[in-house]
Amino acid sequence: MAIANKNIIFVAGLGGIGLDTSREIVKSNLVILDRIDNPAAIAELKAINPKVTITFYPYDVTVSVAESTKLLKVIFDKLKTVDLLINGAGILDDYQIERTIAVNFAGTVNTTTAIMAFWDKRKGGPGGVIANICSVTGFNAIYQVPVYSASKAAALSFTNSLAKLAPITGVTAYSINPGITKTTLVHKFNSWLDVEPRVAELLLEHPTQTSLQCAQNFVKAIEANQNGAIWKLDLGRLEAIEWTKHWDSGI
Ligand SMILES: NC(=O)c1ccc[n+]([C@@H]2O[C@H](COP(=O)([O-])OP(=O)(O)OC[C@H]3O[C@@H](n4cnc5c(N)ncnc54)[C@H](O)[C@@H]3O)[C@@H](O)[C@H]2O)c1
Ligand SMILES: CCCCCCO
Repeated sequence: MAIANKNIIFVAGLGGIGLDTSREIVKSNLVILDRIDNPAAIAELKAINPKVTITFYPYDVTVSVAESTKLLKVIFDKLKTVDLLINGAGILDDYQIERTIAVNFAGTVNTTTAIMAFWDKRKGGPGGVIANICSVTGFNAIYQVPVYSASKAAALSFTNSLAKLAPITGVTAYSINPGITKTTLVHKFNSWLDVEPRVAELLLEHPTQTSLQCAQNFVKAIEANQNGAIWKLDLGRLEAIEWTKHWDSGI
């Protein structure tokens, strides 16, 4: 998918990875949905490319599907078509068990479910593309944050299923799985039941990548537009992961 001249909804487009990625894709019209407003960031994006429209709506991914659908109707009424939905919301705090699952997993599922009403080809929709920001911890956990890691594994599994369902729905999907990327999310966070109070410090002793490196590889994944791709964006590199099949439902 060429980045230019598209309509992109970016949930969490103002976060660390989100804003650097928004800066890279602002050749398209962006509708940024985020829990926190950042007028300066929106102004900066508009200044990068005055030819596109940048719109912000406050949005908490933990609202109901009905609420999400209402917001999407406003957006589709205005844009008429949407080419790409990026689901990027995430929190990292294994003290907040329910909220972690609600934001990182249910939030991705519900936002995806809501947009299907506008895209599902079985209802005469045009289809669409979904990029879900999961994580390398969805492959193999940072086991000191088992709730976060499991929420990302769940989001990854959901995304893999979406891709398999594309022939039925007309909606393709792929996952964006960053490695440790220097953003505010990773500076300090709580491990589950305090099993490792120094988890962030220990992790950050190992090589990491910048959010710009992550964003630049995110763009390459969007351009590749490969249904079912499991993209690893780690240490400044982009790699398509081959998922190991251990069982097949047969259907
Ligand atoms: N930084 C890393 O090392 C890393 C690695 C792999 C995956 N990720 C994932 O990348 C995404 C972005 O993380 P980041 O590192 O930029 O952190 P960040 O904290 O800078 O960004 C998180 C984003 O999610 C948004 N968000 C949080 N709760 C929300 C809610 N309830 N509703 C709507 N938006 C909400 C925040 O407003 C922010 O825009 C997250 O999903 C994170 O899990 C990050
Ligand atoms: C430093 C720990 C970062 C964990 C986020 C991986 O998704």
